[in-house]
Amino acid sequence: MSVLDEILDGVRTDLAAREAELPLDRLKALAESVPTPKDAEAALRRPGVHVIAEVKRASPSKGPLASIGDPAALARDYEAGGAAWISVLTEQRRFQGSLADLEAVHKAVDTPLLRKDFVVSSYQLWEARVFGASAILLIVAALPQEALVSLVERARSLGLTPLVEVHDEDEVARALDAGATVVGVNARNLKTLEVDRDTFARLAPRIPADCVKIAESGIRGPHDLLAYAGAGAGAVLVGESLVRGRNPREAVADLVTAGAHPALRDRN
Ligand SMILES: O=C(O)c1ccccc1NCC(=O)[C@H](O)[C@H](O)COP(=O)(O)O
Repeated sequence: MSVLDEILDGVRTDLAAREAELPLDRLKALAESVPTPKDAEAALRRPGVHVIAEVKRASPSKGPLASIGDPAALARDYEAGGAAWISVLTEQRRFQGSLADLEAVHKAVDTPLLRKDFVVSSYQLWEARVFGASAILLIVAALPQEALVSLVERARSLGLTPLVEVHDEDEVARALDAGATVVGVNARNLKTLEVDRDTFARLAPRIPADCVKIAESGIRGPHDLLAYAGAGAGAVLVGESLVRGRNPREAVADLVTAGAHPALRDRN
């Protein structure tokens, strides 16, 4: 069984428990009192190459990464550094994330939030809405095509921007068939956990210019952002190097400065 399949098994078990505790109709009722999500896609369509900074406590590839006592304080640092989105991992078993983290970050910042999880059901979209996300990750490798199409549509109908993640040529084709306009190319193979930073340059030409192209995983600093920018990235998604670094606000600011270089701002 691959790592991704193991994660998905746990996600489905935990999801069933949450649905039993809070049925969908009651979750939907909670969404009525929550403000409309921000236009997360528009935030990535401004000139320059943007930074999505991730609240990431642990990962299957590295185990515990950082002791994040106060995710809201970390998010405030990311916002002060100029992050365009903040990604909050909510998967519990392998990433030590939670919806409580998402809620805490939502109360602390105005920046659009990505709920980073393994979404297999529209119930998780409603949760994302209720806990303050404006965008949601949909991983092509984790979803049959019919489910992917339906979750893209359902996310949009809830005002959430779907970030559709791919790792190979077939997945790019599936993402585009599903109507994705924000496409993330993950350098990490979720089945083997290997990181190949050449993946973005290989796949980006297959993604139309009118899509937002996001390079995900393995970004160590501004030099990686600039390399991805040269291959056509409109944003980068960064986790480990920020949570393990000494000063997350400065680390984000350094990336944001690189992404705001006039040569990158003027090309849009
Ligand atoms: O990070 C992992 O080990 C991982 C394993 C299996 C599925 C997903 C995984 N990560 C999710 C991500 O996509 C990353 O958190 C994100 O791109 C940031 O990556 P990094 O900057 O390398 O922490």
